[in-house]
Amino acid sequence: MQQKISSFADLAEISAWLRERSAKPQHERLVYRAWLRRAAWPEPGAGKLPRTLCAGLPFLREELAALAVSALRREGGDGVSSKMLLRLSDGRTVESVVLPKNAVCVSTQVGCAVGCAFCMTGRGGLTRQLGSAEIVAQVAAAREINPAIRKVDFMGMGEPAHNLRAVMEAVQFLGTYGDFGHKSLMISSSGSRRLFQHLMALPRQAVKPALALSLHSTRDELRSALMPHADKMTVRDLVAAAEAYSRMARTPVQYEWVLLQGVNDGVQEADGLIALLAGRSAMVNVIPVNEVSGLPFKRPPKAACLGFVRRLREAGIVSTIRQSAAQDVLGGCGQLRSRFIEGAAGSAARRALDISA
Ligand SMILES: C[S@@+](CC[C@H](N)C(=O)[O-])C[C@H]1O[C@@H](n2cnc3c(N)ncnc32)[C@H](O)[C@@H]1O
Ligand code: SF4
Repeated sequence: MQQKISSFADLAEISAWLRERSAKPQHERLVYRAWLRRAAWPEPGAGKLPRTLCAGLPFLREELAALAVSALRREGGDGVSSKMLLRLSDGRTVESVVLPKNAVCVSTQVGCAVGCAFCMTGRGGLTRQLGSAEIVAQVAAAREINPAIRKVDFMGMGEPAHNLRAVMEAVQFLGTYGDFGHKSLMISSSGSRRLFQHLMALPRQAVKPALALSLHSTRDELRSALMPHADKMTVRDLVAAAEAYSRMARTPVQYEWVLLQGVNDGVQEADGLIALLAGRSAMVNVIPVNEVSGLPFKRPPKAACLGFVRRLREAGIVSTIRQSAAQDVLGGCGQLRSRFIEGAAGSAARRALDISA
């Protein structure tokens, strides 16, 4: 059962609180835009706001700020990216990464149930879902660091398809109040029938996020071994469903391929991908694995990574090598958190930061 953690973990609870204080849609808009740093917070006693709402605003502001507090921040060596460990109101922690090009990568769950064999986040299973307001709060926190943020990748800890309601609420909210266009909100997923059904049923006027599909192999058996609790759709069905959505949303699908030495970095795998994607509107992001201590996966040498991408490109498939952003500041997804939860300095750090898990 989902743990109840704060009166404002979900956006609907904020909206209810505002309406109880006679807020009209234009007042809600003012508050939400202020939260997302797109407008100034109304001054106490501001003439245009209902008096009860005005009186409650300092409390609301404090509550929203407490949803995701930056407990730790590490700058990347590129001088632009920085990784944040955010403490939620129940003491649990998630990571967000402020990326170059005015983007932020946010988490959707504490932990993850998919259990990918190479992923730090998947190691401990799912701890709990994030509420929609906790997801949006990560964007607000990132805009404290870079007010120019214009793109949100739902690509941090967690599987968006397993927290679909909250993720889609956050997408619609950010599209409505945060000055984010359709294509600048991207969900990264291991894929599931429910996710595709939901995306395909989005009404015409709804914000339609771009989709990144984590593929990692074109062979069903290998993919299930790497992603043991992902939805059991076949690779062909996944790609067909992603393409159908891509046509509807008019954005190409981005396929994610974590490159693992001796596992999925060979010519056979590259050719499988070429055969699968030829003629489609797609791009492939090849991500040399971020090695996780205790896991057997190795990053292929640079020449092998370049060779894999070159082969795709020569076959006409748009492809890039992506390094996990802010990798130099304590690794990829889940690794900053794990250092502080599990590491030798963990208990001291936990005490200092008042972090429970
Ligand atoms: C952390 S996941 C979150 C979104 C979603 N659960 C998914 O898998 O697409 C985002 C991306 O990070 C990749 N990733 C996970 N562990 C990694 C690692 N150790 N090194 C490089 N990329 C990794 C995933 O494969 C995925 O493409
Ligand atoms: S890669 Fe994504 S789906 Fe797999 S365990 Fe990590 S967060 Fe979950």
